[in-house]
Amino acid sequence: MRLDLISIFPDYFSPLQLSLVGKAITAGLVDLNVHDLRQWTHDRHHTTDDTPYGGGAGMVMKPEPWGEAFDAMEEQSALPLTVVVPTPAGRPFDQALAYELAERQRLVFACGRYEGIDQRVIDHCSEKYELIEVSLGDYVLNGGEVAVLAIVEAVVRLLPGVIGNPASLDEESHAPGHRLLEYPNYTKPPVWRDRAVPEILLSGNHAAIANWRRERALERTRERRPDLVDDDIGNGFGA
Ligand SMILES: Nc1cc(-c2ccc3ccn(Cc4ccccn4)c3c2)[nH]n1
Repeated sequence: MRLDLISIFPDYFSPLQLSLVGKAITAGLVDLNVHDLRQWTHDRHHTTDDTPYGGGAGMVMKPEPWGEAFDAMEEQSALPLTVVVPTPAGRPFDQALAYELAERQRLVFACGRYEGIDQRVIDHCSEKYELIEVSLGDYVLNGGEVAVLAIVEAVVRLLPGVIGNPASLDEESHAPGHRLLEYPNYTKPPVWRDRAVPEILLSGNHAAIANWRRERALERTRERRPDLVDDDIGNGFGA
């Protein structure tokens, strides 16, 4: 998968060279390209924003640099591209969307700042490419970069060859058809600050352990995310 990240703060994406995503890049599973939007400005101050038509607070990102940036995206690779635009007004990002994006050959992330990107850029790109506006959640960030870090991590970990044991993806919270939250996890030592690991986990009885974990997951989901538990089914499994 090719990733193109366009931003006026390209250094935001340095952390993607670390850990799992960094390993995926090194392994050639991901081709990561970070671009500074200012390379497509032509004035002395590399201006990317201007005042909003109709008045109002804040500034809006000018369309011209973005237009030239997307022209360059097309020139750099013939891969069909999907444009992902983080915005508070977008489709809520969830595991289902992460799986959808993981199917694409190339994702181009357009990171806005200020009050957002001139709407004509979204309209223009929507006519030429698949474009998805995505919200990370019901809160407001100062720009799209933090959202892109989260989306890239969630998507890349789903790519074949990235996670050592792909079967573990099937048991995670929010995996397709698996809507229970994670059960609690424990490791050595068996007692820590007078807190012992639940005896069942040391029993070696795998059926009993699986049942205990399912009960803890259901209990936790009912407490924290009742919206994920189908009362008629009761177990949060199944479509
Ligand atoms: N889930 C999300 C996504 C964002 C987000 C994404 C991109 C941009 C580009 C600019 N801003 C600031 C801003 C503030 C106020 C209204 C509009 N935009 C962004 C915020 N915030 N929360």
